[in-house]
Amino acid sequence: MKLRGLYAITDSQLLAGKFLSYVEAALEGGVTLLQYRDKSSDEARRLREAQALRNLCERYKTQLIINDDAELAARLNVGVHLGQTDGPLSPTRALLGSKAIIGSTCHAQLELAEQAVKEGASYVAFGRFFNSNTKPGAPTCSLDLLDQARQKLHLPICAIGGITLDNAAPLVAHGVDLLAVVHGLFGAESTTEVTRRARAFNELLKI
Ligand SMILES: Cc1ncc(COP(=O)(O)OP(=O)(O)O)c(N)n1
Ligand SMILES: Cc1nc(C(=O)O)sc1CCOP(=O)(O)O
Ligand SMILES: [Mg+2]
Repeated sequence: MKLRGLYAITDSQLLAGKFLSYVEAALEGGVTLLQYRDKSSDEARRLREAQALRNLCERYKTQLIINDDAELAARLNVGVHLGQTDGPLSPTRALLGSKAIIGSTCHAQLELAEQAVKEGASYVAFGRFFNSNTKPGAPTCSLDLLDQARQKLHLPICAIGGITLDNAAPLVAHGVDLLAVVHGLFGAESTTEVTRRARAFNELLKI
């Protein structure tokens, strides 16, 4: 399966009171990967919401990815995204199996990406590229780094951080396969607008 397209990421605050309707609107417009990102420690709610997302993703034939939590991903038989402090990649690959999608945060460091490839990552994520409402303090990354990564790496490259329909085109021109977006997708005023944005992101990637 080719990992290319819109990578929608949920945000519990932004989606409060409209969680499933907004996610479904995005899926309606086309989502290659959907990440469940919830930084709370409310395990019961996290399990409930992740299960609901898995059901939705099954209906829309979208791949669900759990942020941070390999145990929850294993429980639901879905993929996981790991940051540099979220646990080692190799044991997670062993836990989830060879077919699972596992992503790795590499900030602006090619060496981290090369290490992630060695340890079995399915895609590597670089960022942040622009000012981010969701994570303003994340380290920044340049388009030059993307050029180097595209030359050296032979797996899908994901870009994240402040991506909108107005600024995403250069990322695609510099070799990005997956556009990971929170606010630029779910910050919309209506479900109709979420669907329109999802379609437009995919159009940029021409899938
Ligand atoms: C696709 C994607 N890329 C990067 C991140 C950031 O991961 P991390 O550095 O672990 O930070 P948190 O999201 O856990 O706060 C991501 N989640 N998804
Ligand atoms: C979760 C996350 N990680 C980042 C990184 O650079 O590693 S930026 C980010 C936030 C992405 O949300 P938005 O699209 O609203 O900027
Ligand atoms: Mg993390």
